[in-house]
Amino acid sequence: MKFTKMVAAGNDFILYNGFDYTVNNYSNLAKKSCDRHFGIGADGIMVCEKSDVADIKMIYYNSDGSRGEMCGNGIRCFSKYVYENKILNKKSFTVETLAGIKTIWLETNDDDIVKMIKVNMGVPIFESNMIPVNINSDEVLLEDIVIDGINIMFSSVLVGVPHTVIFVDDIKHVDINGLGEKLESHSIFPEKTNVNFVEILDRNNINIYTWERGAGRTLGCGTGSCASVVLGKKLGKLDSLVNVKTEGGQLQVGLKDNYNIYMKGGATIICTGTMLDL
Ligand SMILES: N[C@H](CCC[C@H](N)C(=O)O)C(=O)O
Repeated sequence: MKFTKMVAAGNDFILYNGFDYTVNNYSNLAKKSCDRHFGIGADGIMVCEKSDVADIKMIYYNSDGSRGEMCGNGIRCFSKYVYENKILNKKSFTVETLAGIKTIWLETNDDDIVKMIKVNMGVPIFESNMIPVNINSDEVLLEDIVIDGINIMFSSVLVGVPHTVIFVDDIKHVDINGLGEKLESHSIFPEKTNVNFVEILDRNNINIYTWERGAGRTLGCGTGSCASVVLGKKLGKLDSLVNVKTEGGQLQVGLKDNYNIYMKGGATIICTGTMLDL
């Protein structure tokens, strides 16, 4: 199977063209191709397929073989991929995901190379039973949880996929892997959760460190960036337009009325090749 490997804000993905191949088992394809020793290596895979309700459908699977309803860095790579491979021939289109239909706008240079991708990510869901989080309050804002004897204050929101955000003063004092792994699978999160540790630099700039549901430690997360800005704004810590610095890059998140989320950033093609022995 021919593949394209891409990266956006440090999140790396393998893209397959579902118009050329029929994928029988996405989960196995994801596990096998994302393996960093016995595969190509990536945080997740995406397959483009025909949609009945939008211009195209995006299927996303995490590196552990679990399905993700949506992927923010992924959908920017996906949009560049379908445009530059001439699968779609327009610069604004809609993408069907398991988390609803997302609208895309592409900015290209004189050579028709996609330089910037803007995505309307839709509105976040704050209700605890919808995220879902097993907790005795309607929303999950600055709640306490004890992990390994340490008291942690967390907030959660659904931005296509469940996200938990922990605002920290200095990431150097945080055990990202240890806490990330324990929080991801904590019984309070019945569908598990992605975990974002966020340093606020000022009202328009944050640093984010990510532990992803289904992929572990990653160098960035698009939906996580959106979740962090949404919760930062809701808690009065951030303005409506924020530059997000991930460990692998950067992107911009803007909120319009009622937390309607717009995400803007780049995406890069690393290589193309052929995956054998599937
Ligand atoms: N890296 C992705 C999130 C993938 C979703 C996945 N980790 C899940 O919750 O299933 C992003 O940029 O938004």
